[in-house]
Amino acid sequence: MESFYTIQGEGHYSGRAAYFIRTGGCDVGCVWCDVKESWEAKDHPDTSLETLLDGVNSTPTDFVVITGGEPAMYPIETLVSALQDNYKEVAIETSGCYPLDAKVDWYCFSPKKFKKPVDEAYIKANELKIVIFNKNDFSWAEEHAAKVNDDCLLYLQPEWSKEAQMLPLIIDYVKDNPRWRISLQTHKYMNIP
Ligand SMILES: C[S@@+](CC[C@H](N)C(=O)[O-])C[C@H]1O[C@@H](n2cnc3c(N)ncnc32)[C@H](O)[C@@H]1O
Ligand SMILES: Nc1nc2[nH]cc(C(=O)O)c2c(=O)[nH]1
Ligand code: SF4
Ligand SMILES: [Mg+2]
Repeated sequence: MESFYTIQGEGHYSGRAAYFIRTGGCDVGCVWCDVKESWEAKDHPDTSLETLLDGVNSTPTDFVVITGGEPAMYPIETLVSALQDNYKEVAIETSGCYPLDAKVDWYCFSPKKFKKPVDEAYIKANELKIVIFNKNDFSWAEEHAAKVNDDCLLYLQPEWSKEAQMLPLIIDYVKDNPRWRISLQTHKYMNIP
């Protein structure tokens, strides 16, 4: 769908310069999705591997984030291997609803109520990032945290339109449950992509 050079805004690598590759197509249907224009794959023409590699290699970063849409809907092994052959560390942002065919360096798993994740997402997750839309989402977050590996990092991220209401609850929750950390969508504060 698009590729751009920016700063990773969310989660563990927040603040790190990153080249983003966003795939078109997603069938998860999150009501609050902040990139709904990605949903229809056919709205987004293909981009060649060569064009993507040229884009990445025109920047000085060693870090690429593959997101979407839902990037795990597609075979991305060729892309991921090519990036790694070019000495890039590759992270994925995924709902975990599809098995992933590639070996990424960082798997950020953000499960959704709208579609059940596959079991392998819990095994692969380096980072579990739960979007908090209402107060029931804390217990829902714990259900997922119980299923990931012990070394998986746990993040609570306020849904953007509910941030004013949810952030105070998230702050209290993290103070009471310090295994969790806060993730904010910092790129939205910085007005960058
Ligand atoms: C747009 S999604 C694309 C990748 C993948 N489909 C997924 O959901 O993980 C990228 C990240 O943005 C988060 N996100 C999407 N809309 C959001 C919103 N309105 N507020 C906060 N986070 C949001 C998702 O949970 C996910 O962690
Ligand atoms: N700067 C920036 N950081 C991000 N982290 C995750 C994003 C995503 O849409 O997957 C995202 C994004 O869209 N922009
Ligand atoms: S899974 Fe990701 S891209 Fe798909 S609707 Fe949900 S937030 Fe949007
Ligand atoms: Mg985004």
